[in-house]
Amino acid sequence: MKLFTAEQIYAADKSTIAKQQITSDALMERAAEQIFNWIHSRMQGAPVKIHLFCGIGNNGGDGVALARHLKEHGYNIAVYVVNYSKKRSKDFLINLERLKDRKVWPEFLEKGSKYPDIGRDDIIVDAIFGIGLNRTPDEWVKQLMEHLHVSEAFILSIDMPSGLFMDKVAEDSRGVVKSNYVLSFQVPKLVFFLPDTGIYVGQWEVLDIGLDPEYLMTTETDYELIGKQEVLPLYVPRQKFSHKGTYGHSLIIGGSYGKVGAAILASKAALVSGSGLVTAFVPKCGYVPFQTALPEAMVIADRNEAHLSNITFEIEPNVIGIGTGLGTEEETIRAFSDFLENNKTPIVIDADALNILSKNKALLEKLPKQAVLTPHPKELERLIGKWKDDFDKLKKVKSFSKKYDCVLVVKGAHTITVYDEKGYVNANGNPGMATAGSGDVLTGVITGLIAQGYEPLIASVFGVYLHGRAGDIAIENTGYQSLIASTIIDNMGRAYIDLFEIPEVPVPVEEKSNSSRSDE
Ligand SMILES: NC(=O)C1=CN([C@@H]2O[C@H](COP(=O)(O)OP(=O)(O)OC[C@H]3O[C@@H](n4cnc5c(N)ncnc54)[C@H](O)[C@@H]3O)[C@@H](O)[C@H]2O)[C@@H](O)CC1
Ligand SMILES: [K+]
Repeated sequence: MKLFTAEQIYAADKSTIAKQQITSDALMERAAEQIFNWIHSRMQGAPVKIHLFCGIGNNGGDGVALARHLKEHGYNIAVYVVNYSKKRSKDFLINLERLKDRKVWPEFLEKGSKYPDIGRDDIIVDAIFGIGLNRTPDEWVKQLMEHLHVSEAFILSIDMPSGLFMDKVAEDSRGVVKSNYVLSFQVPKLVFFLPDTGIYVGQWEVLDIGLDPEYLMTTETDYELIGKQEVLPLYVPRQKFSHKGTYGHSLIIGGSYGKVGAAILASKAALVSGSGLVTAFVPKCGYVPFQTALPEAMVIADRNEAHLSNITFEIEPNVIGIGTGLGTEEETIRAFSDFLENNKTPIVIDADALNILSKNKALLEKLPKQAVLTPHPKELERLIGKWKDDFDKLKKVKSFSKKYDCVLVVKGAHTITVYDEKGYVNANGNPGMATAGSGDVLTGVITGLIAQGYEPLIASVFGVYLHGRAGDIAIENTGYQSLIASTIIDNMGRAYIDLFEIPEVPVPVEEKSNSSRSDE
């Protein structure tokens, strides 16, 4: 799913109005009806108090239009206009008049107003600001937001949490609504997925308001959200008349005394992602444990006992995954530099290999084309330097990727893969995956996919998805706390199978009993 900028959403809006020959007011009405239907199907007329806080722009207009629908269906509402500016939008005013026609008189809140009492079991509709926010809200609006939070009532935000910018991080967290649920029009927004701004978004859902499909289809975006729909076309089925050689040979280089497990995890992950053959290159101390833990892998031992000292081998792998458990001994650094000097094979670089690159930036020039780098936040900082906020980080990542022609897999709650000026934001995964060895597994999965012939960028995007999906399936049995990296590997098969599973449509009770009778 594409992640559009505010400017693009406004353009989609315009294009919709022109092509579908509707007014902007009609589009707002569509939006309000969608939200109303969402609320009504869940609340079924329950008499819970709903407080609607509406700004004076189109986000506020959505809120006021929603208030009218709620009123018409007998809901218990209170409407407040957050009067932060005199520049009221046309459609806001149209809807304000319609509301007054229904004898609903909103309370106007301004600087110095007393804020309304809100019970913790009430519901707040947050329609103060949408995608049009262009400066920090006034102090009194921030205080109002704090008042909403203190109430502990459930906050439902329209389009986005008020106070969240589309393209930067708010300076003052008091000026952003912490939303329990966001109903986003047509598309989700990039800020829902970034660590600095995603914290304001509890859950989110997209409501289709019928924006011009042609505009949405043909407009290129800088970011894309990756889910099952996006990865399914990437999948390459296995052929009947194939053999293990068809699916490539991965070489995993890593491990050191006490950290051989990392290389084992990466190798096993490469196997379960489908690599035909996997060889591991480890220090001598890793030889026996490797052969015991993973009989499917072949092992080459370095001459050194505890760490790698000379990375040379006779085999010709299709791809090399390097860095997991590698350590940063002087001898290993030298071996890694020598190896890079001569290597032309596609490569996936993780962990200590990234740390070595950070300390010896000249080595970056030696990387083969489209090398995949998989840093976690600390490794990324060592690689690209400190950043001001998530947007600054993404800018730096893009220019780094361009400079060294590498694919950067920026790991996090929503891992973002960056290449060629574009970011692919992974939608799945869970906090249980923040566990030792999870990154080693990802390295192995991406390596294993490249072995099978996937391009490095595709392998990264697909690999991150499969890894996240395996983690999501795994927690059904383990919960967050008890998920370990090996269990992610164990669920890779189910992640693949799940690609082709169609979500079950709930069968109405009556039909169920009929069908069971006919079975008898
Ligand atoms: N294209 C779409 O998807 C549609 C958008 N609609 C709604 O329209 C919203 C965007 O509306 P607007 O462009 O009117 O913008 P907002 O309603 O987000 O903001 C209102 C206006 O306040 C001003 N403003 C910004 N920051 C301020 C601040 N800190 N203090 C005081 N004033 C400030 C700006 O001039 C802005 O236009 C969307 O988020 C959505 O809710 C819907 O009506 C339906 C269609
Ligand atoms: K809002």
